[in-house]
This record gives sequence, C-alpha cells and structure tokens, in this order.
Amino acid sequence: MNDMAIPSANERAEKLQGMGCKRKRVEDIRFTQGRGNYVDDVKLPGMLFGDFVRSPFAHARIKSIDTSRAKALPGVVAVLTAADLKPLNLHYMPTLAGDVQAVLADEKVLFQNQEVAFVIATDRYIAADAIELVQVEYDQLPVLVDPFKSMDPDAPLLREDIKDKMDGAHGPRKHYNHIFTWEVGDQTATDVAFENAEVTIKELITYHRVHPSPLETCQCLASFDKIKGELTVWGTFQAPHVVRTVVSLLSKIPEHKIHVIAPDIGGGFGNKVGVYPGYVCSIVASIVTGLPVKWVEDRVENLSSTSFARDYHMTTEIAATKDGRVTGLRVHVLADHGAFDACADPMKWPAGFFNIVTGSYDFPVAHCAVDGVYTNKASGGVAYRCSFRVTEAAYCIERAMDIMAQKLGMDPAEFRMRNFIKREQFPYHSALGWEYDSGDYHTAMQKVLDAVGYKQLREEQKAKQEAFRRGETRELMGIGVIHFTEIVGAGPSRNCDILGIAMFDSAEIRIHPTGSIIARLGTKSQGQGHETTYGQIIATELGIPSELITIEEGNTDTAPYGLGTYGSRSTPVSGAATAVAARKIKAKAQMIAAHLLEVHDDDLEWDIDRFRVKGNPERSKTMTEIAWAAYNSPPPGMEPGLEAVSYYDPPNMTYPFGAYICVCDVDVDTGEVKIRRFYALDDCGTRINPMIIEGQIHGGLTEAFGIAMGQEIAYDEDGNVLTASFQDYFIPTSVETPHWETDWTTTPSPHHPIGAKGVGESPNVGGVPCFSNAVNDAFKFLGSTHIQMPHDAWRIWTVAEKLGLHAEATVAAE
Ligand code: PCD
Ligand SMILES: [Cu+]
Repeated sequence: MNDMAIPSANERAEKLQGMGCKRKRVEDIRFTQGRGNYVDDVKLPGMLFGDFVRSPFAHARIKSIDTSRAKALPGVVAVLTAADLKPLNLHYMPTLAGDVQAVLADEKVLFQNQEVAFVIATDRYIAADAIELVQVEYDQLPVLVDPFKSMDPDAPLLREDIKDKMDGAHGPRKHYNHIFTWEVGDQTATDVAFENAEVTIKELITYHRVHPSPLETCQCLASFDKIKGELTVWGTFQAPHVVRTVVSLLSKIPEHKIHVIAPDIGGGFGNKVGVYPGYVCSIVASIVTGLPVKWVEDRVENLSSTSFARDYHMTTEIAATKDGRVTGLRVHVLADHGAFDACADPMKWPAGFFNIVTGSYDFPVAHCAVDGVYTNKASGGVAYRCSFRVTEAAYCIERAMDIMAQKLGMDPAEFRMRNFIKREQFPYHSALGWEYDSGDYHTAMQKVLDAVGYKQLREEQKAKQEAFRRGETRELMGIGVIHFTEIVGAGPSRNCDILGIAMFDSAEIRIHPTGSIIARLGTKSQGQGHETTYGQIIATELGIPSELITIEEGNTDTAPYGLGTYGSRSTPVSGAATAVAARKIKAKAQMIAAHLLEVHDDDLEWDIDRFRVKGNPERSKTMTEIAWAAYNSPPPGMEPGLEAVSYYDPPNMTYPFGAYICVCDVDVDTGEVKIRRFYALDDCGTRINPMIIEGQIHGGLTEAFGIAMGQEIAYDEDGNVLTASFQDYFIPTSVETPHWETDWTTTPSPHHPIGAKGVGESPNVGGVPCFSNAVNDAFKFLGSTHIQMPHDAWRIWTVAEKLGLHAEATVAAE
C-alpha cells in the first residue's frame, strides 16, 4: 500500500472536508425533501391526544371546575385538573430558577391562557371540542401588569402559594411580589466615580417583552409501558438529558427506565429549554391511561404561554470625563418575570450573565443590581437567541454609550474606540467579575468603518440633515454603530449548574473497523447543523473524511450525558469535548501505528490523515489502516477497538465579539424605516464551517430585525395578550428582511482545544442595538436622546409627531 504515491497534502486535506470547509449541511438532504422526523411525525398505535383548558383571565380565583359534560363526550378518555395532580404532588413543578410553577392552576390563575385542565381524547379534534365543554367558574381579581407597580404597598398579591416565603433564592424578599435581588460590582467605588464625574447620563432603557416563536411549536409524546415500568418521551427538547433527570425526580421512575428522545426540532431559539405543563400532563395521562398521549401546542398557545424573552427595564447611568473616557457604570434592572420565575439560568445566576453589561469597554468600576418581580403574565424569560440575558446587557450598554457620545458631542464610533479594552489587556478582568478570554476590538471596528465608508456616510447624513431643515426632504438618515462582547459556553462547573448538575458537556467517538465513525453528543441541534459541523471537527482531528462520520444527538439511551444546546454552548463545550475525545483516540492510534511500522511512538508525526515516520515520510499508516489494525492486530497487551468519550468541563467561557453598522432612512410622515445597509463583522475564533456561520448570522440578524422593528408581546391593562398570533406579532418575511453583508476576523479562544467560540447568538446580541442605534441616530440632531423599541412605523410616526415634525411647512427644530 505504501509504495503507491501518496496524494498531495492539499488533496488529502480537501477530501476530509474538515474545519474551515464550507461543507454543505448534511441534514438538509432530509429537511429539504420533507423527510425530517419531528415529534408530530411519531405516531403510535392507540395514541391519545391531550389539549388544555386555559384561563381567559389574567388573574382570577377558580371557584369550581365541572368536567362532567366534557367527560360525557364520546371519545373523551379523561380530564385532569389540579385536584387529580395534587395527590401525586404534581400540581406544582420546580422551575430551574428555584421557584415552583403550577402544572394545572390550583385555586387561582395568574396569567391569561394559563393551563387549567387537561383533556385527553382519542383524537385532537375531540379533545379541542371537549375543552369547550369544561365549565370553569372564575372570580376575577385585580390584575398586575406594570412591573413598576408590582411592589406598591397595595399591589395585588399574586403568589398566594408562597406568600409566607420570606427568603428568595438570593436573599430576602422585599415584598410579596418580589422574587430576588441580585447585585454585583463595587457600589461604593462606583458611587465615588459618579460623584467625581465631569459628565453623566441617566436613561431608562427598556428591552420589551418578545417571544422566539419557532416554526414548530412545543410538543411531546409520552408512552408508558406498564409491563416494563418504562417511560418513553419524544419531545421538542433542547436539553433531553436534563428532561430525563427532571422526569425521574418528579415521577420517581428510575432514570434508566426513562427514555427521552428529541427527534428533529423545527427551531428552538431557547423556547424549548424549559419544562412545560404539557410535558408533565402527557406523561401523567399516559401513566394513568396506559396509552401513548401526544400534546401539540398551537400558535396562540406557544406565543401566549411558553417561555417569553426579555422584559428588562434598565435604569442606566454612565460617568465619563469631558474628553470621553468612561469612568463608571451603574445599572439598576427591574426584571418582569411574569407569574412564575421559570428562567432557565444556571442556578447561581438569577439574572443570567447580565453582568457582561460593561460590554467591550474598559470601565474601571461598575455596579449592577437586578430586582425580579412577579406580574400577571406568562413566565419564562430564558429564550430567544441568548438565554442568559446577554442580549439585554448588550442593548443596555450599546444604547447608553450612544447617549453618552451624544452628550459629549462625540462621534459614537470614535467614543467606542477610545474606550475599548485593548488587545494587550486580554485576558481581561471586567469590573463586574468576568475574565474575557481574547479579543481585538479595534481591528474589528476599524475594518467595519473602512468597509462601509463611515466618514462619507456621516458627511452624507449631515447634508441630508441640512436639506431636511430647509424642507427639501422628508427623510432622515440614521447610522447605527455598535460593538458587542458575548459570553457563551456555560460553563465552568464552579460557576454553572442546572438543578445541581454541573454544566459540562460530552462527546463519544467510535471508529468502526473499516474506518468510518459514529459520534454521539450531549447537545441537541434544532437546526444549527450539528450533524455537519461536529463531523468536520472529527475529520480534521482524526483524518477521516467527514462524509464517513455519522453524528447522533438527542437520544438519552445512546448519547452520553450532556446539558443540551442553548446559550451557544455546543461549540464551546461539546465542540471541545469532541476534539478532546478525538485526541484520546489519536493517542491510541499513534501507538498502533508505531507497532505496525515497528518504530517508537515518538518517531511518528501526524500528517493530515496518517502517522508517518519522521524523516521518512514514505513510511506511514493512514487512520483507516490503523482502525482496521485496532480490531485485527492491536499491539500485544493493548485492548482492541478504537473509541473514546470526553466529558468536558470548560475552564472559562468564550467571549465572541463583533462590530456592526446599520444605515437606515426614516420617512417622518409615514414613520417607515428602510434599512439601506447592514454590515456585520463577527469574530467567533476558529471557524468550523464558514457557510453555517453565515447562515447563523443571517438568521440571527433577521430575528434582531424583527425584535427591534416590530415584535412585541403586549398586554392590555386587564392582562389580555394583544399579540398572540402572527396577525399581530411581527415575523419578518423575505419581503421586509434587509440584505446582510457579513465579514469576520479570527481571534481564537486561548483555552478552547480548537480555539473556537460560539456564534449562534451573536447576531441577535449585536443586531438589536444596531438597528435601534440607527433609528435613534436619525433623530439625534433634533434633540431626541432615547426612543423606545420596537421601532414600528406607528411608534416612529409618534416620535416625529412629538418632535413637531408634522407641523406645517418645514421644521423649526433647534
Ligand atoms: N466557531 C464556530 C462556532 C459555531 N459554528 C457553528 O455554528 C452553529 C452554532 O454554534 P454555537 O454558537 O455553538 O451554538 P449552538 O449551541 O450550536 O446553538 C445554540 C444557538 O443556536 C442559534 N441558532 C439557531 N439556528 C437554528 N437553525 N435554529 C435554532 O433554534 C437556533 N437557535 C439559536 C439559539 S437561541 Mo438560545 O436557545 O435562546 O440560548 S442559543 C442558540 C453550529 O452549527 C456550529 O457548529 C461554527 O461553525 N464555528
Ligand atoms: Cu447567551
């Protein structure tokens, strides 16, 4: 074999389709042909369907529930209420945030569309009909919608179930609607910085309530086998292993008798991290009836009852010198958590990683305090392309930096450049306690400024402003500039756990005798393309073409334990586990190769897809040959086989970053905003698949566009959800979506085995403030400081109206 000419290094490397290759997504072969296998595609004989009776009121006492008429409907098998779950102690379930959440409303309802009863029938339509027949008598109670009123002395008491609980998970509760206070930073030093400041700004910056609304809603199918005492649950789970553990703890079914399967998922975006009443009810229903029970949410239910995002009200202050150096940051957040604190942050972090709020800037001191409160709204708060409150933090600091630049009369890009953490300061210890692993912010920012011709854009804007003043145009031009720092890859186990389970992650790689591979991971793709990209890491590490590698996730029987996919943690954690497992295999492979070539291990060197003898490259053994030998003729005393597993506990998180610029034109008479240009430069360290990264950025920017320009989960004063369908909740189509220009720099993570950082969340973290800064920038010269999102046409028109721009003739501003 070895006397044949060895193909060139280039040819061999190309054949691998390894890291850095724009490999086409292998999962798309089935997705584009309608051959995906989603929960709703799983159909079992005798399967029943469950559906919820939901509360029409946001706050009401349940006087009685009469299920008799529903039960009498042919095809209805059972109706569950809190009274049925109580003896099993399942009417409440623990949340990941240390709170409890009602599975079925017990005595009262706390938000509109809360689950009140679960009807189980032989088909979906009968279940839906039966819901109408369940008669619930309510006594309406005063409704609390405004979080700023939640701690008023006379505010309605929401959580009667915990009214005597004086200790929150993070210190004493200040009020019966108070959940927690969380503080970080040096308050005294920060106060001093503000006392001595030459210039300060203070603004209430609100990141409104939104919802990730994945294409596929939340769903599950539970099947309990009475004879084996085994439970199988198919579900839209971003973290299948955690679901298995939670189900075991709640149901007391031993964990090895529970099989959790997350098949293909039609988008997660954080919406599918938490545990929902629908899961618990289908499981209970299957145990009770002995038949499989499926639950599938509809769109209204998804938008109005499962995990929302944001709803952060951030009072933000920056202190600075006159020449534009930031000297302190002070933020107080009022966090509206809805009726239950069902945030899925790591246990120690009730406000996620919000303390990344110092952003990309070298703040000498900072202090941040977060108060979580209850309101009569749906719970959640952990979703939408950054579960851990980094989106809120980035929005907060990026808006505030613009407001300060405006006050100083400085260009916002220049002001940022002046305050960036410098390349030589990494690893950088932030004032609020993080250690940023690596970054080169100046280079990234400069590249973007040059690419868009920033100076000319500002000149053009100036000319347009003058023309506007002269009444020659009704259009304003806005330029949004941002630089974000993300924090992803939870997490070091010393910092992060979920229900006591450390947030490591895993990979198991097995090479078959003929040199093809199966690898299984603890994460779970929801569309990110893991089947493609993990294969690329293994291909480069082990020299086996990625087309010969199968990637499997989502089955708790076969995959090693992992904490799942959210918070852009798959690449930083499981991606690292993959490289480490591959390197374990490689070490064994080297010994086998040495045996085959009759040389010492140390005399070998790695060459793309083989080990070769140093100084004699013609003598080599390919990984395929080594794999065969591992099963056929391993060195004496060595175990046969070629596989490894790694449970990777990352030493630190990774800190991807990016510089974005948005150019927009605002029609002051219609309030319409046209995005002229959007340029996004992302740095996620070593890039595994540039095409997938680009897709991630396009998707995340589109979601950011949706959030900034129109999406909102809004409530009226009675707590009715006003935006529970796509009629009212803005989902951008290709018609509205701007054209994206993408770019990159590469600053590897020094602690990650392949230098990669996460990227999936980044475009949302950076995108939203960039759109908002652009819109705000358009109005700045008229004296406006901060316009609240979302920037839909109606609200922009209102801003223009308030600024007097619709007054007769031309504008009289300034
Ligand atoms: N350096 C690098 C990085 C990365 N990458 C790629 O990219 C992706 C992503 O990644 P990451 O960043 O690591 O992430 P993950 O973990 O995987 O994922 C997660 C994310 O992801 C994103 N994206 C997406 N896509 C899709 N399609 N779908 C979905 O659902 C989704 N979601 C979203 C979200 S929201 Mo959360 O949950 O809220 O927290 S978080 C999130 C993948 O595939 C990977 O491999 C590459 O290539 N390279
Ligand atoms: Cu995040």
